[in-house]
Amino acid sequence: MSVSAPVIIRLLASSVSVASRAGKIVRDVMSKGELGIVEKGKDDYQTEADRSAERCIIDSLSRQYPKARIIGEEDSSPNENEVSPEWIVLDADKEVLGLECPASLKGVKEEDIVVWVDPLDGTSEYTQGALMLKRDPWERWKMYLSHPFISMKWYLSLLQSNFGFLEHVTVLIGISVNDKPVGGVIHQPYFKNQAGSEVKMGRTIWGLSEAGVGGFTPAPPPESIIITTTRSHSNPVVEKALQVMNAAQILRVGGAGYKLLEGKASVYVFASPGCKKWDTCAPEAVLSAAGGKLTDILGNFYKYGANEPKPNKTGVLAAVNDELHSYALNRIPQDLKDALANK
Ligand SMILES: Nc1ncnc2c1ncn2[C@@H]1O[C@H](COP(=O)(O)O)[C@@H](OP(=O)(O)O)[C@H]1O
Ligand SMILES: [Mg+2]
Repeated sequence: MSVSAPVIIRLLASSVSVASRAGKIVRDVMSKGELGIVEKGKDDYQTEADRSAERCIIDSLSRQYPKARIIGEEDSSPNENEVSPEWIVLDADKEVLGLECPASLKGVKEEDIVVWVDPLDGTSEYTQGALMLKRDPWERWKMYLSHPFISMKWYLSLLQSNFGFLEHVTVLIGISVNDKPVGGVIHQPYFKNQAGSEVKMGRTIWGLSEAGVGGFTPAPPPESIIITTTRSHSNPVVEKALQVMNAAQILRVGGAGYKLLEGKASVYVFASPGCKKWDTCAPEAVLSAAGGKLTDILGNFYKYGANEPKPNKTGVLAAVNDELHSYALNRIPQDLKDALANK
C-alpha cells in the first residue's frame, strides 16, 4: 500500500477491503447454520457472526493502525489465538487510495482517530433470516421454539416476508476525528449483484467528508415524504414521533446502516434510546458526505470521541438534506423532545 497517502485515506481504503471480508464471514456463519445466539440484554442479541466479523475487522485494522483507537460493538479483546489467519486483511481498496485527500483531513494523525465498528448491524433480521432459510417446516418450527425472543406475530410476518430481511444486514466501520464522523463504510453482505445469469453477493459503500461517496449512486429524494424507522425496537413514543410526520409512507426496516441505503426513504426517525455510536458513526459519515444530516431527536450532533458515552440516548433523526431534516425536527412535539432529553 502507498505509505505516502494521508492516514485517513489509507484507513478508509483498508476499511473498505476488510468490510467485504467480514461480510463473507457473516454469510459463511449463516450457511453453516450454527448461529451461536447469546442474549446481551433486552432485545439485544449477538451471534457467532458478530463475534468473528468483529475480530476480523479489529485485528486487521489494529495491526496496520496501532495508534488509532478502535471500538467494537462486541467488545471482544484481541487474542491472536482466536483469529484465523484467513481473517486478516492487509490490502486496501484502490479506488479509495486514489482519492484526493480533503485539505482539512491531510494533517490528521493516527492517534487522533477513533474507529467505531458494528460487525453486524441488523442482528434481529439476521437471526430471523436464519429461521426462514430452514425450508423444512418442521425444522423451522423447532428453530423458532429455540428463539424465545421471536413472538408468534413476528413469526407469521416472517413467513410472509419472502425471506427478505437478510438484505437489512450491514457491516459498519465509522471513522471519526475530533468527535466528528469523517469517513464511513457500509457493506451489505446480502446485496445481490446480477451480472448476466451470475449473481455475486455483497456491495460496499463508502463516504468521505468533503470528498463524496462511492459504491452507489444516491437517488434523488422522493416527491412525497417517505420515512424509515425500526422494525424490531418500536414503542409508543417511537410511534408518536412517526404519526406527526404527515408521511406518505413509513418503511419499517432493520439496522441503522440499511435505513440509509434502502433508497426509497428520505427521513429516518427513531425517537428512542437503543442505537449506539457504532450504529450511527458510519451511516452519519456516508450520509453527510452525500449532503445529508444525522442528529439526535433534539437536532444536536452526537460526538464520537473515545470517551463519549456509547448509547445514543436521545434517538436518531436523519435526512437526505438540511431542508427535510428541519422539516422533521420542527414536527417533533416539544414534550416528546423534553421527555427523551430527561430520560
Ligand atoms: N431498544 C433497543 N435495544 C437494543 N438495541 C437497540 C434498540 N433500539 C435500537 N437498537 C440497535 O440499533 C440498531 C438499529 O436498530 P433497529 O434495527 O431497530 O432500527 C440495531 O443494532 P444491531 O442490530 O447491531 O444490534 C439495534 O440492536
Ligand atoms: Mg447495530
